[in-house]
Amino acid sequence: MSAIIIRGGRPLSGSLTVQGAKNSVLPILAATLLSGEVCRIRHCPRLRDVETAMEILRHLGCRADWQGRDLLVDAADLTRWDVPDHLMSRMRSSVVFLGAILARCGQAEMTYPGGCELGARPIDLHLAALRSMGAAIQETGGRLACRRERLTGTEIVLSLPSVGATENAMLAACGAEGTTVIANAAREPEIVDLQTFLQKMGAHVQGAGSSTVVVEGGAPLHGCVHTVVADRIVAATYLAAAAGTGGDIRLEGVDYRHLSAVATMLRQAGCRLTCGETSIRLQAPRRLQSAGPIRTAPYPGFPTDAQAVLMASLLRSEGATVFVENIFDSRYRHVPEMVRMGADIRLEGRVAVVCGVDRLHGAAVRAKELRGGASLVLAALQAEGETAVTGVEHIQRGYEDLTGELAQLGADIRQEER
Ligand SMILES: CC(=O)N[C@H]1[C@@H](OP(=O)(O)OP(=O)(O)OC[C@H]2O[C@@H](n3ccc(=O)[nH]c3=O)[C@H](O)[C@@H]2O)O[C@H](CO)[C@@H](O)[C@@H]1O
Ligand SMILES: C=C(OP(=O)(O)O)C(=O)O
Repeated sequence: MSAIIIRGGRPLSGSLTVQGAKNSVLPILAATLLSGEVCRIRHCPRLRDVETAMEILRHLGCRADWQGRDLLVDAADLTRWDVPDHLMSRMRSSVVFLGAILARCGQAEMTYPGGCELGARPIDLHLAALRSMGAAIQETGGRLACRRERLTGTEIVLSLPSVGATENAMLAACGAEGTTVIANAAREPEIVDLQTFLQKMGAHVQGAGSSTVVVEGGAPLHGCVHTVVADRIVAATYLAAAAGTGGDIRLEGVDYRHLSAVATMLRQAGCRLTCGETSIRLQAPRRLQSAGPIRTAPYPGFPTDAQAVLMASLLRSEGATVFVENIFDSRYRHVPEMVRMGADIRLEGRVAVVCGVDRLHGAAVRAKELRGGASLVLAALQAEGETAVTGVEHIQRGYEDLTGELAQLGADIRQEER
């Protein structure tokens, strides 16, 4: 079993280049199935979820190989259209292979996806979108069997702007005849990155970043070279880490516009942020003040994926900060662990109130999901004494090297096998 061991109390300082975005690269890897040629994915983060996506691609008959920091995918010879259960259950993004496999093969078989346990995570909108394009989908005993006579472009109105459903609809629509209009589409930067990738393959896709995405299906798709956008949630994690420790750090390779909602809260908490074209510097006071309320919302609102790390940064602030989690039913699983470290957090349904304390202390705590896990590491950076965070495999789903990069910023942190 791995554990991250942290001795808190050091303000972070220095600079880092931010890894490529997990939530961009995973749908992009699914999209490589749409062409029979080689795609080169640059700035591809080396993550557990990326390894899972590579296993899915190989299972389907593709070649997927690292070449330094690049990932090369050759989807010329697909031999299968199913995804085995053990790969589906490892991550949420396995479900975006559905639209891509269906578009390429005309059929697909898989089980329901896994991913972070954040409460119910239905895929009804994904399935409704594909059905409205003509896919026949049978659901039996947790297994999905999909066929299409022919996918046909149509108008899809999402009842909420689901990131995954938007991606699945975009991928399937590339293989459909005619025009698909996705209304109330998610507007996240990762949707824009997927559109850019599809355009480079020759697809006719427009509108990503707005609420309406339009895909003219049927264009012949070819290989391409694409650099994955920087991970705004990883960037938010390091900004929050520096904020909570009274640090001064600079992040390179990020687009500050993707971090506006997070930056607003950090400024309210007393941090100074200086944004360049592709960099952000954060200078934190010795002690933060309260901010918010912090209400999670679809982009460009405050990201649910940054809720836990911002909470960690405010545990020792002056005053109280209210968090309202509006996206997922169960995204406060880090709270009891933070309380073990001396945090004062009152929880009532979707609302968490963080009352700043003077000090936190080290404890043995367990990561139960990805961002909550990272938030425990951030709390530990501010705690007196030693903290051991287990459940490291959750953190590794989304952070290439959280321990190494925090050490690079001056933290007393190491990973141990126990
Ligand atoms: C791999 C990936 O990109 N993951 C991100 C993606 O997850 P994911 O794509 O799963 O998130 P969605 O945007 O789909 O989910 C948002 C909300 O819609 C609900 N919903 C979604 C689909 C559906 O068919 N029916 C339904 O009811 C969900 O339960 C949730 O309450 O966006 C989330 C919200 O920004 C982020 O936290 C995740 O990090
Ligand atoms: C919730 C997340 O991931 P996933 O949707 O892959 O579970 C996340 O990236 O914070």
